[in-house]
Amino acid sequence: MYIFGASGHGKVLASMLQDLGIEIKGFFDDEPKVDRLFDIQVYNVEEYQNLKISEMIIGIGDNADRKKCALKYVTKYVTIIHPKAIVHSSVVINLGTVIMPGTVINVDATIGKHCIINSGAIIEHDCSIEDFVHVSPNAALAGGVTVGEGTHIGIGANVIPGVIIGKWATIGAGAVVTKNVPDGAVVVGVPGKIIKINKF
Ligand SMILES: CC(=O)SCCNC(=O)CCNC(=O)[C@H](O)C(C)(C)COP(=O)(O)OP(=O)(O)OC[C@H]1O[C@@H](n2cnc3c(N)ncnc32)[C@H](O)[C@@H]1OP(=O)(O)O
Repeated sequence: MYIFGASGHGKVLASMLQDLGIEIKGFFDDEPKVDRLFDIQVYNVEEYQNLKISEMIIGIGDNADRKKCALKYVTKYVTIIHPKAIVHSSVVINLGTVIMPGTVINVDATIGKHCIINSGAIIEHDCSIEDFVHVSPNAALAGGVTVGEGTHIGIGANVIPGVIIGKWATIGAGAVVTKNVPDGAVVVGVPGKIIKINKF
């Protein structure tokens, strides 16, 4: 297994893979700052074509950069679910997604490709999470919430039942989202208010 990205999120993925007893053959990075990480080789992306990549996971925390990487490097991506996550058997999780320790994902939720469901996040029943979303640590989505592609839910944010959050939106740390959120909106506070709309 190779990890694309040798900084913060890449390190977290490496520690998860070690917990699962999965061998890490190397890291890739476009600007490697170290030669080795966890005593594992860090390769420059230029070496990508020279190696036989059997399986890979993207260790890039930024949603837009993770999408660019997934589109550029087409290979066999895997899904990682930490054994200390609680995931109902009906939940659909797509390739390239990482489910961190302490998360709870309840019945009939669906999670797209290359998402990060971070430590202690709660995704309640019937939620629909599109590709390249990051749900930060300790954030909670109540039942039937929809989150559009590339959206970042900040640490400790809460979303009430049935809310629809658009694509490439940002929900600030600790916000409480009580209304639908348009594409690209940045929402902060309790109750959540839009402070700007980003182009994407
Ligand atoms: C393992 C991990 O680390 S996972 C990573 C988890 N990361 C996060 O959760 C980060 C979430 N990011 C945030 O909360 C950010 O503050 C953002 C994205 C909401 C806003 O960032 P920016 O666009 O840079 O906005 P900026 O910092 O300029 O703040 C704009 C205003 O919103 C306020 N604001 C910013 N964030 C918040 C927040 N979370 N709650 C309430 N108010 C906020 C600021 O105080 C400022 O108000 P002012 O104009 O009255 O001074």
